[in-house]
Amino acid sequence: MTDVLQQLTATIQDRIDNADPNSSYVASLHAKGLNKILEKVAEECTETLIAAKDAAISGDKKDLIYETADLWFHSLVMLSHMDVDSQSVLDELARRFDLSGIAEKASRTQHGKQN
Ligand SMILES: N=c1c2ncn([C@@H]3O[C@H](COP(=O)(O)OP(=O)(O)OP(=O)(O)O)[C@@H](O)[C@H]3O)c2ncn1[C@@H]1O[C@H](COP(=O)(O)O)[C@@H](O)[C@H]1O
Repeated sequence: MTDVLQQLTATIQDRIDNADPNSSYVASLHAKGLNKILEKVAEECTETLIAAKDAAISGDKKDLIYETADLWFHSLVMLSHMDVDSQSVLDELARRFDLSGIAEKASRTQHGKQN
C-alpha cells in the first residue's frame, strides 16, 4: 500500500518542481498557493463525509472510496507544498502501532495537553 503513496508523492514532487501549470493539475494548485490547496482539502473532506453518510444509508461504498482517494490525494499535495515528505506521516503512524489510542490520550492529559 505504501508503494502507491510513495509513487504518488514522487509524481507530485516532480510536477511541483518541473511541470507547467497549464498542463499539470498539481503544478496549477501549487502555483495558486496554500489557500487554494487548503480550500480543495476542505472541499474533499466535506465530500468524503457526505459520501460516508450516503453509504451508511444506501450500503453502496463506491463514492466513499472515490472521495477518500480525492481527499488523500489533495492532502499529499498539501504536504508537498509545505515541504513535508509523506513518509514522515507514515513514520508517525508506524510509531503509534503499539500505542493504544486511549493510552495515548491519557498520556497527553498527563502532560497537560487537552487537545
Ligand atoms: N490522483 C490524482 C488526482 N485525484 C484527483 N485529481 C484531480 O483533482 C481534481 C478534483 O477536483 P474536483 O473534483 O473538485 O474538480 P473540479 O471542480 O474540476 O476542481 P476545481 O475547478 O474546483 O479546482 C480533478 O481535476 C481531478 O482530476 C487528481 N489529479 C492528479 N492525480 C495524480 O497526480 C498525478 C499528476 O497529475 P498532473 O499534475 O495533472 O499531471 C496524476 O498522474 C495522478 O496520479
